[in-house]
Amino acid sequence: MKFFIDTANLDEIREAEAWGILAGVTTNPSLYAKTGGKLADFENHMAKICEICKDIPVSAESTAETTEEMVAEGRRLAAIAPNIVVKLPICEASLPACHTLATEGIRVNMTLIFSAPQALLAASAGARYISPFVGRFEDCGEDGIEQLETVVTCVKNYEYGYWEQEGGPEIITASVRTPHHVTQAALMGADIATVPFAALKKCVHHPLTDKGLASFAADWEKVVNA
Ligand SMILES: O=C[C@H](O)COP(=O)(O)O
Repeated sequence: MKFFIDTANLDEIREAEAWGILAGVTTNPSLYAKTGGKLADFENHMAKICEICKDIPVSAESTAETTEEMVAEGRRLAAIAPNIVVKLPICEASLPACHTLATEGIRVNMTLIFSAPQALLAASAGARYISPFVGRFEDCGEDGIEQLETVVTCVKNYEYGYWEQEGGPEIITASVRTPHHVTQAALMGADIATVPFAALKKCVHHPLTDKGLASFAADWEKVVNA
């Protein structure tokens, strides 16, 4: 499974990139708002992310509401850098926008996916990536992992004729909150997990690893002082 980072914070992206594990970046309007960024700086900020992550996909989300505006914004975003992926929320307006952008060779990440039919529609419209949300489903008392597994199974049953030559459409496990979400996504063969930096750090650590490190260091101190 590939790790993406779910953030627009440049320091977090730089640090995760330095770990050598990063296969992509996803952002959304809320994550950009968290950086304190202004509307006029949005495209420049996305360009900075693409500068840090030159060879991996960087999702920049459209906030347009009509198909025409989504296509226009999608083209503008895609022109920022070759690795930009246009993120569109699943809705009636975004399906034709996704289809148009896909036929122009522009990659779309269809987001806010909460059901298998939504995912199948996104794939049929030419989405390169499909992002089912796990955590937000669980916030409503639903089984986010079961929903993710249904999406993975349904989407992988078919070919869609757009991105198969580069392994698409790929499923991005989104709204990830815990290392357990990552394990569950990998167990079912989800292609990608996009993980916020705090949760990514939790994936590195384990209490027994930390305990083991402390005891090795203490024992090595004895060797040094012997
Ligand atoms: O945009 C996609 C994010 O993965 C959503 O994550 P969140 O539910 O933690 O805001």
